[in-house]
Amino acid sequence: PTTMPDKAVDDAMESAVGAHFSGLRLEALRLPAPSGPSSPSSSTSAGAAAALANGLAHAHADVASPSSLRQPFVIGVSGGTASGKTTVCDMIIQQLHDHRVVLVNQDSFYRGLTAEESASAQDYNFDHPDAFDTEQLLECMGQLKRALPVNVPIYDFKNHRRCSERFRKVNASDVIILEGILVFHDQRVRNLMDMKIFVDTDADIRLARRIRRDTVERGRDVSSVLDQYGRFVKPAFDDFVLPSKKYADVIIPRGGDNHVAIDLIVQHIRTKLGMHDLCKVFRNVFVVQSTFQIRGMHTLIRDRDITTPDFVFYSDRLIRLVVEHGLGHLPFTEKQIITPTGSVYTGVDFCKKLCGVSIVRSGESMENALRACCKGIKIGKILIHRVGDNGQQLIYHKLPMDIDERHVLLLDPVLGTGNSANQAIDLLRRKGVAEERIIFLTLISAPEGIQCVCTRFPKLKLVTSEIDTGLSEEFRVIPGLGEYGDRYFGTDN
Ligand SMILES: Nc1nc2c(ncn2[C@@H]2O[C@H](COP(=O)(O)OP(=O)(O)OP(=O)(O)O)[C@@H](O)[C@H]2O)c(=O)[nH]1
Ligand SMILES: O=P(O)(O)OC[C@H]1O[C@H](OP(=O)(O)OP(=O)(O)O)[C@H](O)[C@@H]1O
Repeated sequence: PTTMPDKAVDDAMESAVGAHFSGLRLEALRLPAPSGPSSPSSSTSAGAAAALANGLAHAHADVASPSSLRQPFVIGVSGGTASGKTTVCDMIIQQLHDHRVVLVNQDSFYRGLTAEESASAQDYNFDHPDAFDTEQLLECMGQLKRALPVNVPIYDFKNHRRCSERFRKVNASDVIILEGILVFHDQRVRNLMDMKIFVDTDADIRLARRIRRDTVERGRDVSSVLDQYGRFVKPAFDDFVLPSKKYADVIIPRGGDNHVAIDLIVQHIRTKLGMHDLCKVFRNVFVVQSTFQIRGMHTLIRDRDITTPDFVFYSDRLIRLVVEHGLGHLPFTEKQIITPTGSVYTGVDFCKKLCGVSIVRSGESMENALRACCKGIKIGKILIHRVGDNGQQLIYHKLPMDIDERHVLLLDPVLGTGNSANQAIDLLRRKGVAEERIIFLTLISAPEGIQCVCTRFPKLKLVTSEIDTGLSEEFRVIPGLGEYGDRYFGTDN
Protein backbone atom coordinates (compact mmCIF):
# COMPACT_ATOMS: atom_id res chain seq x y z
CA PRO A 1 0.00 0.00 0.00
CA THR A 2 1.35 3.39 -0.94
CA THR A 3 -0.97 5.41 1.28
CA MET A 4 0.00 6.02 4.87
CA PRO A 5 -2.40 4.26 7.24
CA ASP A 6 -4.60 7.02 8.66
CA LYS A 7 -5.48 5.10 11.80
CA ALA A 8 -1.82 4.75 12.75
CA VAL A 9 -1.26 8.44 12.19
CA ASP A 10 -4.33 9.38 14.22
CA ASP A 11 -3.23 7.10 17.02
CA ALA A 12 0.24 8.59 17.08
CA MET A 13 -1.18 12.06 17.26
CA GLU A 14 -3.68 11.10 19.89
CA SER A 15 -0.80 10.20 22.13
CA ALA A 16 1.08 13.35 21.12
CA VAL A 17 -1.62 15.82 22.15
CA GLY A 18 -4.12 13.63 23.94
CA ALA A 19 -7.04 13.94 21.53
CA HIS A 20 -8.49 12.21 18.48
CA PHE A 21 -8.46 14.68 15.64
CA SER A 22 -11.02 13.65 13.11
CA GLY A 23 -13.98 14.63 15.20
CA LEU A 24 -12.96 16.72 18.15
CA ARG A 25 -12.80 20.48 18.60
CA LEU A 26 -9.28 21.45 19.56
CA GLU A 27 -9.68 24.71 21.43
CA ALA A 28 -5.97 25.07 22.05
CA LEU A 29 -5.21 25.01 18.34
CA ARG A 30 -7.19 28.02 17.24
CA LEU A 31 -5.43 30.82 19.06
CA PRO A 32 -3.91 33.81 17.25
CA ALA A 33 -0.53 33.54 15.65
CA PRO A 34 2.38 35.15 17.45
CA SER A 35 4.18 38.12 16.03
CA GLY A 36 7.51 37.49 14.43
CA PRO A 37 9.43 37.99 11.27
CA SER A 38 7.19 35.66 9.28
CA SER A 39 3.82 36.89 10.53
CA PRO A 40 2.12 40.30 10.63
CA SER A 41 3.66 42.16 13.54
CA SER A 42 0.62 43.98 14.89
CA SER A 43 -2.23 42.60 16.93
CA THR A 44 -4.89 44.46 14.92
CA SER A 45 -6.16 43.93 11.42
CA ALA A 46 -5.29 47.57 10.68
CA GLY A 47 -1.77 46.75 11.72
CA ALA A 48 -1.84 43.66 9.57
CA ALA A 49 -3.06 45.76 6.65
CA ALA A 50 -0.26 48.25 7.23
CA ALA A 51 2.24 45.42 7.35
CA LEU A 52 0.74 44.10 4.16
CA ALA A 53 0.95 47.50 2.50
CA ASN A 54 4.60 47.78 3.44
CA GLY A 55 5.29 44.32 2.20
CA LEU A 56 3.50 44.92 -1.07
CA ALA A 57 5.16 48.26 -1.64
CA HIS A 58 8.42 46.45 -1.14
CA ALA A 59 7.43 43.61 -3.43
CA HIS A 60 6.10 45.82 -6.21
CA ALA A 61 6.75 49.50 -6.50
CA ASP A 62 3.43 50.21 -8.30
CA VAL A 63 1.28 48.99 -5.43
CA ALA A 64 1.02 51.54 -2.66
CA SER A 65 -1.71 50.33 -0.31
CA PRO A 66 -4.36 47.63 0.09
CA SER A 67 -7.03 50.02 -1.23
CA SER A 68 -5.16 50.31 -4.50
CA LEU A 69 -5.44 46.55 -4.87
CA ARG A 70 -9.10 46.81 -5.80
CA GLN A 71 -9.00 49.48 -8.48
CA PRO A 72 -11.34 49.18 -11.43
CA PHE A 73 -10.00 48.23 -14.85
CA VAL A 74 -10.00 51.29 -17.13
CA ILE A 75 -10.33 50.93 -20.90
CA GLY A 76 -9.84 53.87 -23.24
CA VAL A 77 -11.57 53.72 -26.63
CA SER A 78 -10.54 56.29 -29.22
CA GLY A 79 -10.83 56.73 -32.97
CA GLY A 80 -12.00 59.30 -35.52
CA THR A 81 -15.46 60.78 -35.57
CA ALA A 82 -18.20 58.24 -36.30
CA SER A 83 -15.67 55.43 -36.39
CA GLY A 84 -17.97 53.17 -34.41
CA LYS A 85 -16.52 53.75 -30.93
CA THR A 86 -19.96 53.67 -29.36
CA THR A 87 -20.79 50.35 -31.05
CA VAL A 88 -17.50 48.81 -29.90
CA CYS A 89 -18.16 49.99 -26.33
CA ASP A 90 -21.73 48.65 -26.39
CA MET A 91 -20.50 45.26 -27.56
CA ILE A 92 -17.85 45.09 -24.84
CA ILE A 93 -20.42 46.08 -22.21
CA GLN A 94 -22.90 43.46 -23.44
CA GLN A 95 -20.34 40.70 -23.41
CA LEU A 96 -19.14 41.65 -19.92
CA HIS A 97 -22.69 41.38 -18.63
CA ASP A 98 -21.66 39.62 -15.42
CA HIS A 99 -19.42 42.53 -14.38
CA ARG A 100 -20.32 46.06 -13.38
CA VAL A 101 -19.24 48.20 -16.33
CA VAL A 102 -19.77 51.96 -16.80
CA LEU A 103 -19.27 54.04 -19.90
CA VAL A 104 -17.95 57.59 -19.64
CA ASN A 105 -18.02 59.71 -22.81
CA GLN A 106 -15.44 62.38 -23.38
CA ASP A 107 -18.26 64.32 -25.11
CA SER A 108 -19.82 64.86 -21.66
CA PHE A 109 -16.83 67.06 -20.86
CA TYR A 110 -17.29 69.49 -23.76
CA ARG A 111 -16.95 72.90 -22.15
CA GLY A 112 -20.12 74.22 -23.74
CA LEU A 113 -20.25 77.44 -25.69
CA THR A 114 -20.76 80.91 -24.24
CA ALA A 115 -23.67 82.94 -25.64
CA GLU A 116 -21.20 84.82 -27.81
CA GLU A 117 -19.59 81.64 -29.16
CA SER A 118 -23.00 80.10 -29.75
CA ALA A 119 -23.93 82.95 -32.05
CA SER A 120 -21.21 81.75 -34.43
CA ALA A 121 -21.07 78.05 -33.48
CA GLN A 122 -20.20 77.15 -37.06
CA ASP A 123 -16.78 78.77 -36.46
CA TYR A 124 -16.08 76.90 -33.23
CA ASN A 125 -13.61 74.04 -33.35
CA PHE A 126 -15.24 71.18 -31.44
CA ASP A 127 -12.46 68.82 -32.46
CA HIS A 128 -9.62 70.65 -30.79
CA PRO A 129 -8.37 69.35 -27.41
CA ASP A 130 -9.18 72.74 -25.87
CA ALA A 131 -12.89 72.17 -26.51
CA PHE A 132 -12.87 69.69 -23.60
CA ASP A 133 -12.63 70.36 -19.88
CA THR A 134 -9.86 67.81 -19.35
CA GLU A 135 -9.26 68.84 -15.73
CA GLN A 136 -12.84 67.94 -14.87
CA LEU A 137 -12.56 64.69 -16.80
CA LEU A 138 -9.44 63.80 -14.80
CA GLU A 139 -11.18 64.62 -11.56
CA CYS A 140 -14.18 62.41 -12.39
CA MET A 141 -12.01 59.53 -13.58
CA GLY A 142 -9.85 59.83 -10.47
CA GLN A 143 -12.95 59.50 -8.28
CA LEU A 144 -14.17 56.48 -10.22
CA LYS A 145 -10.74 54.86 -9.97
CA ARG A 146 -10.98 55.27 -6.22
CA ALA A 147 -14.33 53.45 -6.43
CA LEU A 148 -16.35 56.59 -5.57
CA PRO A 149 -19.55 57.65 -7.38
CA VAL A 150 -19.43 60.79 -9.55
CA ASN A 151 -21.82 63.20 -11.27
CA VAL A 152 -20.93 63.39 -14.95
CA PRO A 153 -22.15 66.48 -16.86
CA ILE A 154 -24.71 66.09 -19.65
CA TYR A 155 -23.89 67.80 -22.96
CA ASP A 156 -26.56 68.92 -25.42
CA PHE A 157 -25.27 68.60 -29.00
CA LYS A 158 -28.19 70.56 -30.44
CA ASN A 159 -27.55 73.68 -28.34
CA HIS A 160 -23.77 73.15 -27.85
CA ARG A 161 -24.29 73.50 -24.10
CA ARG A 162 -24.22 71.58 -20.89
CA CYS A 163 -27.51 70.99 -19.12
CA SER A 164 -26.66 73.06 -16.04
CA GLU A 165 -29.00 71.36 -13.54
CA ARG A 166 -28.81 67.77 -14.70
CA PHE A 167 -26.01 65.26 -14.20
CA ARG A 168 -25.59 61.58 -14.89
CA LYS A 169 -24.77 59.74 -11.69
CA VAL A 170 -22.08 57.13 -12.36
CA ASN A 171 -21.43 54.53 -9.69
CA ALA A 172 -18.26 52.68 -8.82
CA SER A 173 -17.74 49.59 -10.96
CA ASP A 174 -15.35 46.83 -11.98
CA VAL A 175 -14.67 48.27 -15.43
CA ILE A 176 -14.73 51.89 -16.62
CA ILE A 177 -14.76 52.54 -20.35
CA LEU A 178 -13.72 56.06 -21.35
CA GLU A 179 -14.65 56.79 -24.95
CA GLY A 180 -13.97 59.79 -27.19
CA ILE A 181 -12.07 61.16 -30.17
CA LEU A 182 -9.26 62.62 -28.04
CA VAL A 183 -9.00 60.38 -24.97
CA PHE A 184 -5.42 59.42 -25.89
CA HIS A 185 -4.31 63.02 -26.44
CA ASP A 186 -3.49 64.01 -22.86
CA GLN A 187 -0.83 61.89 -21.18
CA ARG A 188 -2.49 62.22 -17.76
CA VAL A 189 -5.69 60.70 -19.15
CA ARG A 190 -3.76 57.96 -20.92
CA ASN A 191 -1.98 57.10 -17.68
CA LEU A 192 -5.31 56.21 -16.09
CA MET A 193 -5.92 53.46 -18.63
CA ASP A 194 -5.13 49.78 -18.26
CA MET A 195 -5.96 49.12 -21.90
CA LYS A 196 -6.21 51.42 -24.93
CA ILE A 197 -8.27 50.55 -28.00
CA PHE A 198 -8.25 52.53 -31.25
CA VAL A 199 -11.20 52.04 -33.59
CA ASP A 200 -9.88 52.39 -37.12
CA THR A 201 -12.52 52.91 -39.78
CA ASP A 202 -12.05 54.24 -43.33
CA ALA A 203 -12.46 58.00 -43.63
CA ASP A 204 -15.17 57.81 -46.32
CA ILE A 205 -17.28 55.46 -44.22
CA ARG A 206 -16.85 57.75 -41.21
CA LEU A 207 -17.86 60.81 -43.25
CA ALA A 208 -20.97 59.08 -44.61
CA ARG A 209 -21.97 58.05 -41.08
CA ARG A 210 -21.24 61.50 -39.73
CA ILE A 211 -23.49 63.17 -42.34
CA ARG A 212 -26.31 60.77 -41.55
CA ARG A 213 -25.92 61.11 -37.78
CA ASP A 214 -25.56 64.89 -37.62
CA THR A 215 -28.52 65.52 -39.90
CA VAL A 216 -30.80 62.93 -38.28
CA GLU A 217 -29.78 63.14 -34.59
CA ARG A 218 -28.10 66.47 -34.11
CA GLY A 219 -30.39 68.74 -36.16
CA ARG A 220 -27.88 69.95 -38.78
CA ASP A 221 -28.05 70.28 -42.57
CA VAL A 222 -25.71 68.51 -44.98
CA SER A 223 -23.81 71.61 -46.11
CA SER A 224 -23.01 72.68 -42.52
CA VAL A 225 -21.83 69.16 -41.73
CA LEU A 226 -19.52 69.16 -44.76
CA ASP A 227 -18.30 72.65 -43.96
CA GLN A 228 -17.47 71.67 -40.35
CA TYR A 229 -15.81 68.49 -41.56
CA GLY A 230 -13.51 70.26 -44.00
CA ARG A 231 -12.61 73.15 -41.70
CA PHE A 232 -12.24 71.41 -38.34
CA VAL A 233 -13.00 67.70 -38.13
CA LYS A 234 -10.55 66.46 -40.76
CA PRO A 235 -7.63 68.75 -39.80
CA ALA A 236 -8.08 67.89 -36.11
CA PHE A 237 -8.20 64.20 -36.99
CA ASP A 238 -4.88 64.55 -38.82
CA ASP A 239 -3.29 66.74 -36.13
CA PHE A 240 -4.53 65.12 -32.90
CA VAL A 241 -6.51 61.91 -33.32
CA LEU A 242 -4.35 60.01 -35.81
CA PRO A 243 -1.07 60.82 -34.00
CA SER A 244 -2.57 59.40 -30.78
CA LYS A 245 -3.16 56.04 -32.47
CA LYS A 246 0.41 55.06 -31.60
CA TYR A 247 -0.54 54.86 -27.94
CA ALA A 248 -3.14 52.15 -28.59
CA ASP A 249 -2.55 48.62 -27.31
CA VAL A 250 -5.10 47.27 -29.78
CA ILE A 251 -6.28 48.68 -33.10
CA ILE A 252 -9.65 47.44 -34.33
CA PRO A 253 -10.12 47.76 -38.07
CA ARG A 254 -13.79 48.19 -39.20
CA GLY A 255 -15.01 49.02 -35.68
CA GLY A 256 -18.17 47.31 -34.49
CA ASP A 257 -18.24 44.97 -37.51
CA ASN A 258 -15.08 43.30 -36.25
CA HIS A 259 -16.59 40.66 -33.97
CA VAL A 260 -13.40 38.60 -33.81
CA ALA A 261 -11.36 41.52 -32.43
CA ILE A 262 -14.03 42.39 -29.89
CA ASP A 263 -14.31 38.76 -28.72
CA LEU A 264 -10.53 38.66 -28.21
CA ILE A 265 -10.56 41.93 -26.29
CA VAL A 266 -13.39 40.76 -24.05
CA GLN A 267 -11.55 37.51 -23.35
CA HIS A 268 -8.48 39.47 -22.33
CA ILE A 269 -10.49 41.79 -20.05
CA ARG A 270 -12.15 38.76 -18.45
CA THR A 271 -8.78 37.22 -17.69
CA LYS A 272 -7.56 40.48 -16.17
CA LEU A 273 -10.70 40.86 -14.07
CA GLY A 274 -10.55 37.28 -12.89
CA MET A 275 -6.97 37.84 -11.86
CA HIS A 276 -6.74 39.32 -8.40
CA ASP A 277 -4.17 42.09 -8.13
CA LEU A 278 -2.15 39.99 -5.70
CA CYS A 279 -1.53 37.61 -8.62
CA LYS A 280 0.18 40.49 -10.40
CA VAL A 281 2.30 41.26 -7.34
CA PHE A 282 3.16 37.64 -6.55
CA ARG A 283 3.65 35.65 -9.73
CA ASN A 284 3.42 32.41 -7.74
CA VAL A 285 -0.24 32.94 -6.70
CA PHE A 286 -2.90 31.29 -8.85
CA VAL A 287 -6.60 31.87 -8.33
CA VAL A 288 -8.89 29.27 -9.90
CA GLN A 289 -10.76 31.01 -12.74
CA SER A 290 -14.04 32.22 -11.25
CA THR A 291 -17.35 31.07 -12.73
CA PHE A 292 -20.93 31.42 -11.51
CA GLN A 293 -20.71 27.81 -10.32
CA ILE A 294 -17.67 28.61 -8.19
CA ARG A 295 -19.22 31.82 -6.85
CA GLY A 296 -22.40 29.84 -6.09
CA MET A 297 -20.48 27.20 -4.15
CA HIS A 298 -18.63 29.86 -2.18
CA THR A 299 -21.95 31.54 -1.42
CA LEU A 300 -23.22 28.25 0.01
CA ILE A 301 -20.22 27.28 2.13
CA ARG A 302 -19.83 30.79 3.52
CA ASP A 303 -23.51 30.90 4.56
CA ARG A 304 -23.64 30.37 8.32
CA ASP A 305 -27.04 28.66 8.01
CA ILE A 306 -25.98 25.86 5.65
CA THR A 307 -26.30 22.30 6.97
CA THR A 308 -23.18 20.22 7.62
CA PRO A 309 -23.90 17.74 4.79
CA ASP A 310 -24.31 20.63 2.33
CA PHE A 311 -21.17 22.33 3.66
CA VAL A 312 -19.24 19.11 3.10
CA PHE A 313 -20.79 18.53 -0.34
CA TYR A 314 -19.97 21.98 -1.73
CA SER A 315 -16.58 22.18 -0.02
CA ASP A 316 -15.69 18.86 -1.62
CA ARG A 317 -16.69 20.17 -5.04
CA LEU A 318 -14.56 23.27 -4.61
CA ILE A 319 -11.64 21.31 -3.19
CA ARG A 320 -11.70 19.03 -6.20
CA LEU A 321 -11.38 22.05 -8.50
CA VAL A 322 -8.47 23.45 -6.50
CA VAL A 323 -6.74 20.06 -6.48
CA GLU A 324 -7.16 19.64 -10.26
CA HIS A 325 -5.83 23.16 -10.80
CA GLY A 326 -2.86 22.48 -8.51
CA LEU A 327 -2.01 19.25 -10.33
CA GLY A 328 -1.87 21.30 -13.50
CA HIS A 329 1.26 22.98 -12.13
CA LEU A 330 3.21 19.73 -11.93
CA PRO A 331 5.84 19.12 -14.58
CA PHE A 332 5.03 16.65 -17.34
CA THR A 333 6.77 14.74 -20.08
CA GLU A 334 5.56 14.25 -23.62
CA LYS A 335 4.00 10.90 -24.39
CA GLN A 336 2.66 9.37 -27.60
CA ILE A 337 0.00 6.68 -27.64
CA ILE A 338 -1.95 4.84 -30.34
CA THR A 339 -5.72 5.39 -30.25
CA PRO A 340 -8.26 2.62 -31.17
CA THR A 341 -8.43 4.20 -34.64
CA GLY A 342 -4.76 3.36 -35.08
CA SER A 343 -3.76 7.03 -35.03
CA VAL A 344 -0.96 8.56 -33.00
CA TYR A 345 -1.98 10.91 -30.25
CA THR A 346 0.72 13.13 -28.82
CA GLY A 347 -0.06 13.91 -25.22
CA VAL A 348 1.66 14.10 -21.88
CA ASP A 349 2.54 11.74 -19.10
CA PHE A 350 1.69 12.59 -15.48
CA CYS A 351 4.47 13.49 -13.08
CA LYS A 352 5.34 10.36 -11.05
CA LYS A 353 7.08 11.43 -7.85
CA LEU A 354 4.53 13.31 -5.81
CA CYS A 355 2.80 13.16 -2.45
CA GLY A 356 0.25 15.08 -0.43
CA VAL A 357 0.78 16.61 3.01
CA SER A 358 -2.22 17.78 4.98
CA ILE A 359 -2.11 20.29 7.81
CA VAL A 360 -4.21 18.63 10.49
CA ARG A 361 -7.08 18.83 10.94
CA SER A 362 -8.81 20.94 8.29
CA GLY A 363 -6.28 19.89 5.64
CA GLU A 364 -7.49 16.31 6.01
CA SER A 365 -10.76 17.36 4.36
CA MET A 366 -8.77 17.74 1.14
CA GLU A 367 -7.21 14.30 1.16
CA ASN A 368 -10.12 12.49 -0.50
CA ALA A 369 -10.10 14.84 -3.46
CA LEU A 370 -6.37 14.31 -3.88
CA ARG A 371 -6.74 10.54 -3.65
CA ALA A 372 -9.59 10.65 -6.16
CA CYS A 373 -7.32 12.42 -8.65
CA CYS A 374 -4.05 10.59 -7.92
CA LYS A 375 -4.66 6.91 -7.31
CA GLY A 376 -2.66 5.56 -4.35
CA ILE A 377 -0.88 8.83 -3.58
CA LYS A 378 1.10 8.91 -0.33
CA ILE A 379 -0.23 11.49 2.11
CA GLY A 380 1.72 12.77 5.10
CA LYS A 381 0.46 14.90 7.98
CA ILE A 382 1.62 17.89 9.95
CA LEU A 383 0.04 19.19 13.16
CA ILE A 384 0.72 22.75 14.13
CA HIS A 385 -0.22 24.65 17.26
CA ARG A 386 -1.37 28.10 16.17
CA VAL A 387 -0.07 29.93 19.24
CA GLY A 388 3.55 30.17 20.30
CA ASP A 389 4.07 27.45 22.87
CA ASN A 390 7.56 28.29 24.11
CA GLY A 391 8.54 28.22 20.48
CA GLN A 392 7.22 24.70 20.09
CA GLN A 393 4.60 25.22 17.44
CA LEU A 394 5.11 22.17 15.37
CA ILE A 395 3.55 19.37 17.37
CA TYR A 396 3.62 16.34 15.13
CA HIS A 397 4.54 15.24 11.66
CA LYS A 398 4.58 12.02 9.72
CA LEU A 399 5.91 12.34 6.20
CA PRO A 400 6.93 9.91 3.45
CA MET A 401 10.58 8.89 3.93
CA ASP A 402 11.63 9.92 0.43
CA ILE A 403 9.74 13.23 0.50
CA ASP A 404 12.88 15.09 -0.65
CA GLU A 405 12.52 13.35 -4.04
CA ARG A 406 8.88 14.28 -4.45
CA HIS A 407 6.69 17.15 -5.51
CA VAL A 408 4.52 18.04 -2.52
CA LEU A 409 0.89 19.13 -2.60
CA LEU A 410 0.40 20.87 0.73
CA LEU A 411 -3.25 20.86 1.83
CA ASP A 412 -5.01 23.36 4.08
CA PRO A 413 -8.37 24.92 3.15
CA VAL A 414 -7.83 28.24 4.95
CA LEU A 415 -4.82 30.54 4.73
CA GLY A 416 -5.14 33.17 7.48
CA THR A 417 -2.02 34.85 8.84
CA GLY A 418 0.12 32.34 6.99
CA ASN A 419 1.77 31.27 10.22
CA SER A 420 0.61 27.62 10.04
CA ALA A 421 1.55 27.39 6.37
CA ASN A 422 4.99 28.86 6.98
CA GLN A 423 5.62 26.39 9.81
CA ALA A 424 4.60 23.52 7.54
CA ILE A 425 6.70 24.75 4.62
CA ASP A 426 9.69 25.28 6.90
CA LEU A 427 9.42 21.66 7.96
CA LEU A 428 9.18 20.47 4.35
CA ARG A 429 12.26 22.51 3.49
CA ARG A 430 14.12 21.01 6.46
CA LYS A 431 13.17 17.57 5.14
CA GLY A 432 14.90 18.45 1.89
CA VAL A 433 11.90 19.33 -0.30
CA ALA A 434 12.89 21.94 -2.88
CA GLU A 435 10.80 25.11 -2.57
CA GLU A 436 9.81 25.00 -6.24
CA ARG A 437 8.44 21.49 -5.71
CA ILE A 438 5.82 22.65 -3.21
CA ILE A 439 2.30 23.45 -4.39
CA PHE A 440 0.16 24.84 -1.59
CA LEU A 441 -3.57 24.21 -2.16
CA THR A 442 -6.13 26.22 -0.27
CA LEU A 443 -9.79 27.21 -0.64
CA ILE A 444 -9.76 30.74 0.75
CA SER A 445 -6.85 33.01 1.49
CA ALA A 446 -6.38 36.28 3.31
CA PRO A 447 -4.10 38.78 1.53
CA GLU A 448 -1.97 38.94 4.68
CA GLY A 449 -1.37 35.18 4.51
CA ILE A 450 -0.50 35.32 0.82
CA GLN A 451 1.97 38.09 1.46
CA CYS A 452 3.49 36.24 4.39
CA VAL A 453 3.93 32.92 2.54
CA CYS A 454 4.83 34.24 -0.90
CA THR A 455 7.40 36.74 0.33
CA ARG A 456 9.15 34.06 2.34
CA PHE A 457 8.84 31.32 -0.28
CA PRO A 458 8.75 33.02 -3.69
CA LYS A 459 9.39 29.80 -5.56
CA LEU A 460 6.51 27.69 -4.29
CA LYS A 461 3.11 27.85 -6.01
CA LEU A 462 0.01 28.85 -4.12
CA VAL A 463 -3.36 27.86 -5.59
CA THR A 464 -6.56 29.22 -4.06
CA SER A 465 -10.17 29.49 -5.18
CA GLU A 466 -10.88 32.92 -3.65
CA ILE A 467 -8.90 35.70 -2.01
CA ASP A 468 -10.80 37.39 0.82
CA THR A 469 -10.69 40.95 2.12
CA GLY A 470 -8.44 40.55 5.14
CA LEU A 471 -8.13 39.42 8.75
CA SER A 472 -10.17 40.44 11.77
CA GLU A 473 -8.60 41.44 15.08
CA GLU A 474 -8.90 37.80 16.12
CA PHE A 475 -6.93 36.79 13.00
CA ARG A 476 -9.99 35.26 11.36
CA VAL A 477 -10.38 35.56 7.61
CA ILE A 478 -13.00 38.17 6.64
CA PRO A 479 -15.61 37.56 5.22
CA GLY A 480 -14.30 33.99 5.51
CA LEU A 481 -16.32 30.98 6.48
CA GLY A 482 -15.74 30.53 10.20
CA GLU A 483 -14.02 27.53 11.70
CA TYR A 484 -13.60 25.33 8.66
CA GLY A 485 -12.61 22.16 10.52
CA ASP A 486 -15.56 22.37 12.91
CA ARG A 487 -18.00 22.97 10.09
CA TYR A 488 -16.59 20.21 7.88
CA PHE A 489 -16.27 17.57 10.60
CA GLY A 490 -19.53 18.58 12.29
CA THR A 491 -17.95 19.55 15.60
CA ASP A 492 -19.45 23.05 15.69
CA ASN A 493 -22.50 23.86 17.78
N1 LIG B 1 -21.58 71.07 -34.74
C1 LIG B 1 -21.26 70.57 -33.55
N2 LIG B 1 -20.44 69.49 -33.50
C2 LIG B 1 -20.12 69.03 -32.30
C3 LIG B 1 -20.59 69.64 -31.14
N3 LIG B 1 -20.09 68.95 -30.10
C4 LIG B 1 -19.35 67.95 -30.60
N4 LIG B 1 -19.34 67.98 -31.92
C5 LIG B 1 -18.71 67.00 -32.79
O1 LIG B 1 -18.86 65.71 -32.18
C6 LIG B 1 -17.78 64.88 -32.56
C7 LIG B 1 -17.46 63.99 -31.41
O2 LIG B 1 -18.31 62.91 -31.45
P1 LIG B 1 -17.93 61.54 -32.21
O3 LIG B 1 -16.72 60.98 -31.61
O4 LIG B 1 -18.00 61.70 -33.66
O5 LIG B 1 -19.19 60.73 -31.79
P2 LIG B 1 -19.32 59.25 -31.32
O6 LIG B 1 -20.80 59.01 -31.23
O7 LIG B 1 -18.55 59.04 -30.09
O8 LIG B 1 -18.70 58.48 -32.55
P3 LIG B 1 -18.70 56.94 -32.84
O9 LIG B 1 -19.33 56.27 -31.70
O10 LIG B 1 -17.26 56.62 -33.05
O11 LIG B 1 -19.49 56.77 -34.10
C8 LIG B 1 -16.62 65.82 -32.90
O12 LIG B 1 -16.10 65.47 -34.16
C9 LIG B 1 -17.22 67.22 -32.93
O13 LIG B 1 -17.01 67.83 -34.18
C10 LIG B 1 -21.46 70.75 -31.22
O14 LIG B 1 -21.96 71.28 -30.23
N5 LIG B 1 -21.74 71.16 -32.44
O1 LIG C 1 -2.83 31.06 8.48
P1 LIG C 1 -3.14 30.84 9.94
O2 LIG C 1 -3.44 32.12 10.67
O3 LIG C 1 -2.10 30.03 10.62
O4 LIG C 1 -4.51 30.08 10.02
C1 LIG C 1 -4.83 29.02 9.21
C2 LIG C 1 -5.02 27.78 10.00
O5 LIG C 1 -6.23 27.89 10.75
C3 LIG C 1 -7.08 26.81 10.45
O6 LIG C 1 -6.87 25.76 11.30
P2 LIG C 1 -7.39 25.75 12.82
O7 LIG C 1 -6.36 26.28 13.74
O8 LIG C 1 -8.73 26.40 12.90
O9 LIG C 1 -7.47 24.21 13.15
P3 LIG C 1 -8.27 23.00 12.49
O10 LIG C 1 -7.56 22.69 11.23
O11 LIG C 1 -8.15 21.93 13.50
O12 LIG C 1 -9.68 23.42 12.24
C4 LIG C 1 -6.67 26.43 9.04
O13 LIG C 1 -7.03 25.14 8.70
C5 LIG C 1 -5.19 26.65 9.05
O14 LIG C 1 -4.46 25.53 9.44
